[in-house]
Amino acid sequence: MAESDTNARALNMPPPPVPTGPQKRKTLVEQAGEPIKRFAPTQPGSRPASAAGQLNSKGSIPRQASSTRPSSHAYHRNASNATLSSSIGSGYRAVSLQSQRPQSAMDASRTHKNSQGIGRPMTVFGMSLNGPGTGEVVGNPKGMPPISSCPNGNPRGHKEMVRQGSDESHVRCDSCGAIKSRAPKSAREVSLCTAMHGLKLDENSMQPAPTVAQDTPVTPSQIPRPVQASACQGGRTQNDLPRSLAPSPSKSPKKPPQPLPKYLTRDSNTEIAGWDHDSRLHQVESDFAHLKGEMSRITNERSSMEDMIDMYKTKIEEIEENRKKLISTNAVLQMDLDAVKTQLSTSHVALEDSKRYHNITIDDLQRQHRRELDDVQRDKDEDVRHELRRHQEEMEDMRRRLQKALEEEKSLRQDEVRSLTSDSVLSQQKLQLELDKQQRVIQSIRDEFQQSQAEVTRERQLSHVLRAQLSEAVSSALELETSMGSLRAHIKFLESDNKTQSQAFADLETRMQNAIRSATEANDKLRNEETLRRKLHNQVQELKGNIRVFCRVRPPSKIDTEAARITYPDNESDSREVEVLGLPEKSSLGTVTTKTNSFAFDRVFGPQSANADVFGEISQLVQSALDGYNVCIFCYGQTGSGKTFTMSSKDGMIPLAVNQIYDGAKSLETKGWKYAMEGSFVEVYNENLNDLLGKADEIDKKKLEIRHEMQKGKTTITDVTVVELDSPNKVENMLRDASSNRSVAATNANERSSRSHSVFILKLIGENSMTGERSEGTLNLVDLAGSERLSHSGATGDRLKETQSINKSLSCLGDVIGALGQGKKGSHVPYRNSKLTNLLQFSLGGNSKTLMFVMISPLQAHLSETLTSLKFATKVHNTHIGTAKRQTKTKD
Ligand SMILES: Nc1ncnc2c1ncn2[C@@H]1O[C@H](COP(=O)(O)OP(=O)(O)OP(=O)(O)O)[C@@H](O)[C@H]1O
Repeated sequence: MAESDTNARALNMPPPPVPTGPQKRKTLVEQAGEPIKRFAPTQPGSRPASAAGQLNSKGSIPRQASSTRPSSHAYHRNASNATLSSSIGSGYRAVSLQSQRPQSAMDASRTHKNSQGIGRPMTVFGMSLNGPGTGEVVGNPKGMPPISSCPNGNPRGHKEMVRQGSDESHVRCDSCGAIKSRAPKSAREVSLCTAMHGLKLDENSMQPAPTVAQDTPVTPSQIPRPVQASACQGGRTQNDLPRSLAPSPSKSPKKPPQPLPKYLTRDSNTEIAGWDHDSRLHQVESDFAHLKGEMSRITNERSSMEDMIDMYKTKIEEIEENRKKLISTNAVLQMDLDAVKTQLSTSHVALEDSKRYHNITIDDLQRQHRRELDDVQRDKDEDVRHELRRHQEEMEDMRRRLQKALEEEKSLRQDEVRSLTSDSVLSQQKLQLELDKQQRVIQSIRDEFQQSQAEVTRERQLSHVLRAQLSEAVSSALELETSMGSLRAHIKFLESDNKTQSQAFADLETRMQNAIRSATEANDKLRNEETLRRKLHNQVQELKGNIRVFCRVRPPSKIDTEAARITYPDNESDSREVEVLGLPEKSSLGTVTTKTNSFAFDRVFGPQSANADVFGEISQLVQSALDGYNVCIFCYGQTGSGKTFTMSSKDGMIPLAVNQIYDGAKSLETKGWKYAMEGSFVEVYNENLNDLLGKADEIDKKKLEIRHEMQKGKTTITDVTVVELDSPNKVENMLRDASSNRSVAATNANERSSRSHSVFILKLIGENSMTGERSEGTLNLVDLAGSERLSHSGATGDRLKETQSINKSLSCLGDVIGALGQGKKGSHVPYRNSKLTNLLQFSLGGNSKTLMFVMISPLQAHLSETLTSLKFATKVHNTHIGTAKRQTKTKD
């Protein structure tokens, strides 16, 4: 402004136009009176709102202060603003005055001073007050007008300070009405501020104050000249006015003229004309006080601004803090978001996995379903195939059987045809021989004929020679011709005999057919006769009784001592009675009598009888077994009575029975029967069942169980060794093995065989392919344990146990036979009371034929046991068991 004014004066140009209206430039005083609102929050993107910056942008006076004062304050503010702008954000650009204007030397010096810690900012007034050598000189250097402190632009500041009160310490500006403290002239040592309190502004007494300090020597140019009221406002040109009184450039020239103040009177003009140092001093002091107040206000403002800055800093820090918090929150949220995203992706993956798993499961289930369907289909196909195969096999089997039957029939027919053919061939051969013989005869006749012809020829030749002999030769020829005729007739006869032979062949064929027919009829008759035979045989056996008792007395051995007196009353080949002389008995009268015990059985065999004789009687029962009946033959008697000899010796019942069965089976083959034979050998020892054909060391360890099939009437033994008896030799081996096992199991072979029951079981299964009949019979050959009574044996310990079990089983056998003898249908038969009767359930009674051998020892020492055995056998013999049923089946 100073430069522009100077330039304006130098060029005699009017001052630059000043914006009017709302853009009116304000003075410092005006600005000091304004409330602190310069630091109102700026709009985003606006320029930094520094006071100086704002003023400069408007081109107002503060440019002078701001331009001449490199204010540290401004610098701080700019710095603060810069910090703020940098903190708040882009677009808020701090503007420094130094960046706007190059630094002058004076600025530099001031800056230097400020940099040296001088707190008070350099001002225009500071320059004046602190001028070199002047000390208290007040005024404008180089005639610069004083800066008005009046906000209304009064060129002399507050025009007149009216004294108020007695102390006159306060003055009031007649233009703006501001009351200022004013120091009294006489008390200069008192601070101007204190003096200002005594001043009083009075509008009426306001006089134009001198603007020159009292102590300052007044130059003519500095003495204000009296001005007219009009000139004060507009009657005087600017050039006429001293610079100090020149109107403020801030004042608009277009401003309407102000009314003249009252003080423009003659008196006041006189006062103005004189330079009032005191008033001037007061004026300066008041300005100084005003400036000081302004300074303090600015300082306060600065401090408040600094507070605000601090507050803003705090706010910025808070914002920074919030920002950091927000950043951290944002980071946390971002992490949460990432976690959520991760969870989401995990969930998505899990969902995808679950979906995939479900799809896989569905696929698996479908696959499994398909597989099961395939399996079912396959099973179905397999079943169908199996059924087809079974049908095919059945058909094949049937076809085979038919083929076999056909082939058998064919072979039979072929045999018959062959025999017939051989017969016919023989007859043919005979005929051929005869024919050859005849042919030889013919040949000889022919030879004779040829010889005769030769002789005829010779005779003819001779006839030529011998005419005489012609007649003889003719007659001879006739004879020869006659014989030739006869020969020809013979040949013709022979030729006709061939036809006879053919006829004979035909007759033979007819006879052969007749023979075949008659053979077939004979076979049929034979089969019928076989069936009839079986029926009759069974009827005979039934008539003989389904339970029969044979008695056999063994011969005494060399070592045997006294023999019992056993007699056979009938003494015939077919003996049935036996008498045993009992022990002597003493009667009450003292007489000793000996009773003869007579016994009658189905057959009695004396000591001379051999096993073969015995078997001759039982072979009919064996035949019954072959015919399909259950047969039980057991030997009963005391130890050493010959039971084992009768049953298991080389010519005993078992081998003989098997041999007979082989022979019978073979003879029955011609009648269409085919048999399979299975043998097993067990023993009942101490009520346990042992396998005599198994391993010797298992004989007392292997547990055999008896199983009954009540519907079929069959008994089977679990885990028992079964030998297929397809040859007679196998029976011998089997008996040898059984005997060997028995001897291993016993401490003494005789003892063991005496203390256990042995049962040979022979199953006979026959099938007749011609009639379709099927028979299943069982032959049980039982060698019972010794029947001696417990009281007589005197056994103890194991022997006692053995004897008890033997007696029990024999007693049970008697009970069973007794129950069967009662013949009550449906009555209980105690088969299960002992192992032996349980095993022989289907071979004792009802559906079976039973034969008991009662074996008798010939010794007197065994007489008591002999009598007991005979009595038991008599009981059995008196038992009548119901009719046996044959187990035959007809093939479907
Ligand atoms: N009919 C007989 N002819 C010749 N000897 C016989 C006859 N019966 C038995 N013996 C002989 O008598 C003896 C005893 O016979 P065996 O062993 O058969 O009696 P057991 O009743 O079976 O005795 P255990 O009950 O102890 O087995 C044997 O030596 C045997 O050879």
